[in-house]
Amino acid sequence: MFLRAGLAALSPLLRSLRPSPVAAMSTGTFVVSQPLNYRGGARVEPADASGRVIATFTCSGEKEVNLAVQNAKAAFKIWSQKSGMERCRILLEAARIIREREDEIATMECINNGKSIFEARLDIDISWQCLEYYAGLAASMAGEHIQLPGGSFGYTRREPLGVCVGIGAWNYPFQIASWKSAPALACGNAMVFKPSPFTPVSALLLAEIYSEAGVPPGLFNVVQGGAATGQFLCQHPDVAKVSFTGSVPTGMKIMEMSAKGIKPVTLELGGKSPLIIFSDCDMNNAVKGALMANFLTQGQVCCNGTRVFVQKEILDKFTEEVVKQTQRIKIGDPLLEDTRMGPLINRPHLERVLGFVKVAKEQGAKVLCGGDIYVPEDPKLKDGYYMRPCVLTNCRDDMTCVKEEIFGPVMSILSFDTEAEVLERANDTTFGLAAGVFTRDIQRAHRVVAELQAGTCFINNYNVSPVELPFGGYKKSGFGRENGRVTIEYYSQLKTVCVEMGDVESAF
Ligand SMILES: NC(=O)C1=CN([C@@H]2O[C@H](COP(=O)(O)OP(=O)(O)OC[C@H]3O[C@@H](n4cnc5c(N)ncnc54)[C@H](O)[C@@H]3O)[C@@H](O)[C@H]2O)C=CC1
Ligand SMILES: NCCCC(=O)O
Repeated sequence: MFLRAGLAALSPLLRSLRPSPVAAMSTGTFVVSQPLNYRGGARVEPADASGRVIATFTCSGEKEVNLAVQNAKAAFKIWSQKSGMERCRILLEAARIIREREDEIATMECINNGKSIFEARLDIDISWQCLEYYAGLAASMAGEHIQLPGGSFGYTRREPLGVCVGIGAWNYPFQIASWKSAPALACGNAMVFKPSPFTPVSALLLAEIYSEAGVPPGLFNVVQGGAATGQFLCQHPDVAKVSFTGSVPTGMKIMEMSAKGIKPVTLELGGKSPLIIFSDCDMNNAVKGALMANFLTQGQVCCNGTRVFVQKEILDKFTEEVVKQTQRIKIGDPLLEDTRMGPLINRPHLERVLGFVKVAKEQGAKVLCGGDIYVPEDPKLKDGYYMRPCVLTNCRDDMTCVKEEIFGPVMSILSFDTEAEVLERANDTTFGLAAGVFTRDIQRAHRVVAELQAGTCFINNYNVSPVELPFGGYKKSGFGRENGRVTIEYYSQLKTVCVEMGDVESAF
């Protein structure tokens, strides 16, 4: 059934997966015959159900969530006592295994999500790099020593939080699980992770890899399910922190639930980011940057620069080149090496994205290319959720396609005259995840990014994700950060110890 090139070499784990609906998106399939929850260091069937069965797995109910948290608590006791160096070695081993099994994991991710195998490999690279990076930081988590009068002193200890919950979106399933678990585990926490029900399988591989690398059973658990399962996790009294990636409305609910338990949250939410192309840019790079900013993972990327502001003098030339290169993007079976755009995540989402294109046209935008359904030649893919990447011009700031997050391969081109004007328009949004600027004028580049209201800014590139750099949003795009040294602060707490070396001077 799944004897495509590349799939024959899969591990027994991957071969053990039963066909799931995602098979419609690529020519690959997997067979799910083993449970998709991971608790206490092993695959398990959920102890109960939340009442809704999606495809071939059961959504975990309250009992299952309780068991996962219980397992995580037990593992936390062991893991939090380990030294940073001990945690470092285990995380490095996990990173090594991911690297060794990159092709197998990428293939699974490609079938899981529909992104091209080319991109899936990049995701897996970023994932093992994330584990390596936090392995390196695990041993240097430290506090401060503060001298006080009379020989007394104080010191701070950076301590783990306990059981952390990770809730993921479907666009970067393995990478999101890695970005959340690597810093959490490096700091000495345990984690219960819930993947999106649309992409349930690859987080399991991460769980098994952590076990193989030597984490205590129960340190990283996976519970499958949708909103109900996520709510049980957020409301659980023994959960110390929630890190969420997903939409703004769900982020608001997560924050409300966490507020009731006074739990810190990290929210990585949506965006409608501006990409500003000045007339003095390197045109080649700016065009490549615009494609990177819009068409990775079929445009389903939170930080995409979908509002492309182009300075008037170069508008025609830039647009012509962008359209030419967009039309060359190879769409089709994501498992093929030369494919660069696979299907969208599911039919309702495809219809939603096409709906945005329709409204854009009604509101006066001009479709320069794409924006319609694509039917691949391979008959096995004729029911896939493919569309042609779309470039829109004649856009105005008040159009729906320019204001709302589409989360699909739709680029809106807008023109501008001056720096002051474009800055005002770029910041005129409730989102603030990312922004980009292309210019050869280095002073202008820094001046502009200093004014942009966005958590992640790119100068002369877009959508690169070095794990050393913090990633996260301003405004309604969320708060807290993933990656970079600072994320240690979001997965740990500071204890202050005050040491008296003299006698107590009592007020009484
Ligand atoms: N900033 C970022 O890093 C990213 C943001 N996104 C945003 O997410 C959206 C698409 O992702 P979706 O998976 O559709 O988002 P979503 O918000 O519907 O779901 C995300 C996760 O939350 C869970 N969930 C849903 N309702 C919940 C509830 N009431 N309590 C607890 N958990 C709940 C889902 O099962 C899933 O695992 C995009 O529109 C984009 O705005 C997506 C990826 C990355
Ligand atoms: N590689 C960037 C991932 C951003 C996102 O989660 O959408």
